[in-house]
Amino acid sequence: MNNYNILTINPGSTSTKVSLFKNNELVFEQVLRHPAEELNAYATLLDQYEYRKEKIESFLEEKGIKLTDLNAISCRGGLIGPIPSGTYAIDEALFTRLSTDVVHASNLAGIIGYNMAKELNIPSYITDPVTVDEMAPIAKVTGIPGVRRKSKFHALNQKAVARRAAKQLNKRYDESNFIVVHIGGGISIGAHELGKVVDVNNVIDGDGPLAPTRAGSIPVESVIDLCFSGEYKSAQEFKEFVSQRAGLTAYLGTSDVRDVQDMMEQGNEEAKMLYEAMAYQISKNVGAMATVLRGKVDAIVITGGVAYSKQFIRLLKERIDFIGEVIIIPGEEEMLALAEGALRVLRGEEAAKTL
Ligand SMILES: Nc1ncnc2c1ncn2[C@@H]1O[C@H](COP(=O)(O)OP(=O)(O)OP(=O)(O)O)[C@@H](O)[C@H]1O
Ligand SMILES: CCCC(=O)O
Repeated sequence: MNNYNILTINPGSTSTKVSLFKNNELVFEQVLRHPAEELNAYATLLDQYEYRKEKIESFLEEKGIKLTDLNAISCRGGLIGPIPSGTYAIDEALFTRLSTDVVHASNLAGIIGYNMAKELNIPSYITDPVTVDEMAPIAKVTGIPGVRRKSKFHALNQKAVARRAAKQLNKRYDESNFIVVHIGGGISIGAHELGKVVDVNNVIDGDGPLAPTRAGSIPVESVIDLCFSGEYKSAQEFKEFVSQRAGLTAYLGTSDVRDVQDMMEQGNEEAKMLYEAMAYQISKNVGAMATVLRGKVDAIVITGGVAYSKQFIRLLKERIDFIGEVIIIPGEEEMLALAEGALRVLRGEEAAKTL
C-alpha cells in the first residue's frame, strides 16, 4: 500500500493548528498562536490569509519539512452553505465559495491549503465542514414562514467521535444511533441516526445551551428588545457579542471552565449557578435529542475540551445517564479526522465530492 504524507490545517479565531500525518499516524502537531496585537492589524478575517500562510510555511521550514514531500493537504472546512457530509476536493468553485463572505476562521484553511497545494501540484481537500447538513426536513421548521433552522456545528469532530464510539461498541456508524455532545467554546448536541445528523443545535447563530463564549438560545422578545435598545451600534456588533463574548464570558469574564471551577471552589455563587445552568441546559437538549431518536440511543458521546472535567461530567450524568450508555471522548479528533478524510480518497476507498 502507498504511503501518503498529509498536511492538515485547522484555523481557529486566535490560532492555526497544523499537523503532519504519515497516512493516519501523527508525525507532529503544532498550535501556531496568533496574538491579538498581530491579528488586530487585519481588518477582516480574509485579510489574515497571507499572514497565516506565511506562519505555516515558516514553521514547516524551521521544522525541516520539505513541502515537496507532501502528497496532499487536508483542511478544516468552514461556513459554505449546506452540503452533505464527506471529503471534498478543493477546486476553483469550492475555493470561490470558501473565499466569499468569510466570517469564520475555518474558511481560511481551504483558502490557504488550496493555494499551497496548487504551488506543489498536489490535491487539497476539506472534510465535514461546519455547515454539513443532514437535518431532517421536520427539524428545520420554525413558527415563522421562510425562517428555517440551519445546520452549523462541530461536524468534523462529531462525526469522528461517533465513528470511534461505534467501533468501541463493535457496530457500524451507519447502523447506530448516538447523541453526540461537543462541549468547547461553543456547544453542539447532535442526534446521529444511522450515520446522519438528523437534528442539531446551530452553534454559530445562537441556538442551544449557553456556552463558554456563546449565548445559546435566548427568548426572542428579549432579543428584539436588545436589538432596538441602542446598546449595540450595528447588527454585526450584536452578532459578535452573541457568538464571541456571551455565555460564561459575559458573566464571569472568562471562557475557561477551569477558571470557573476555581471560582466555585472559592465560594463564588454566581459561578456555581452558571456552571450548573450550563450542565442543566446541555442535559435538557440531550433529552430532546433522545426523543428525536425515539429513545433508541446506543450511546451518548461527550467530547470537546470540557469533557476533560470529571466534575462537569458527573453533573451531566446525574440527569442523562438514564437515557443510555455514556461514552467520554475528551478533546477533539479534528486533525486525525482531516487526515483520515483525505486518506480515504487517496486510497480510493471513497470518491472526493465536488460542489
Ligand atoms: N481539564 C479541563 N477541565 C475543565 N475544562 C477544561 C479542561 N480542559 C479544557 N477545558 C475547557 O474546554 C474549553 C475549550 O474546549 P475546546 O478546546 O474544545 O474549545 P475550542 O476548540 O476553543 O472551541 P470549539 O470546540 O467550540 O471549536 C474551555 O472552556 C476550557 O476551559
Ligand atoms: C461550530 C464551529 C465551532 C464554533 O465556532 O463554535
